[in-house]
Amino acid sequence: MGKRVDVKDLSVYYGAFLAVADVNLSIEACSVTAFIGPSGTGKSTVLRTLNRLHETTPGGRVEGAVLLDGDNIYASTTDPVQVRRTVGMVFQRPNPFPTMSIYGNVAAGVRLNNRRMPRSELDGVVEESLRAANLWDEVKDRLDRPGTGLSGGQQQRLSIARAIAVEPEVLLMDEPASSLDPISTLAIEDLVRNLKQQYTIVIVTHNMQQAARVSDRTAFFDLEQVGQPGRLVEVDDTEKIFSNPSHPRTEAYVSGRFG
Ligand SMILES: Nc1ncnc2c1ncn2[C@@H]1O[C@H](COP(=O)(O)OP(=O)(O)OP(=O)(O)O)[C@@H](O)[C@H]1O
Repeated sequence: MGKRVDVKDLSVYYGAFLAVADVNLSIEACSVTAFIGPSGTGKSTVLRTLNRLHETTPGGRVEGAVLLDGDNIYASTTDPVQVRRTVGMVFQRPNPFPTMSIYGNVAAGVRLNNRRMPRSELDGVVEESLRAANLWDEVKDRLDRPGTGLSGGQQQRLSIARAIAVEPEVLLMDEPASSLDPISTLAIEDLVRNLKQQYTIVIVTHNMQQAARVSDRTAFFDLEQVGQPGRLVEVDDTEKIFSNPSHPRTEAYVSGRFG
């Protein structure tokens, strides 16, 4: 079941460069939050701090805390590998493992977690994950075919199936539909709306209609000026951000006047 996420006084660095400063943000369990804002304002960087992926970039480090149902994922006792299991991620480009079948791709996450399970149980997990990703009916007769043989939109749903096969509590999505055609994009958006019944979802998107369609809350990131760190300008109900935001910069951005 989805967990709530609280980001407290988070600043994110690449070496000496402060990329994003002082983010405070609360995300309810089983909701969808969209990160929007101009390029280079730190949306992806902040997203990657929510599962400790940022620190895998050389020089990547954070100050502050990220709490999952109250537990700080940056506590010295916390295992980052366990965090990444609990907080799954789907990337901009679909990334099926090239040598693996459709079945193998979904099972890979489970196997990578060293979870040994009988084949019949694994079959069940694969089917359930593909169903949850809205892909089962399209692939059930060719599970042993390569994942790379699917269309882009199907491959992205396969990536989502792989992410949810390990039963994460939070799902991070970094522009998951930006490489897809409009029909596949709508399929992903439908899926996001369904998945929030079970997962807490954070999605970075450049597409404001998409943010408006899928998210409950929207967080707007911006820079005061070039060379300054990115900041979270405001976060609110998506409807309010798009109809009556509090900050003039948000207003200018959502009405298409810059960015
Ligand atoms: N690997 C890296 N090393 C150094 N600086 C980086 C690295 N990745 C990103 N940055 C810098 O961090 C800042 C935030 O980048 P980030 O990619 O998070 O922005 P974004 O809002 O997601 O942008 P976009 O919308 O273009 O994807 C930018 O100044 C960027 O140049």
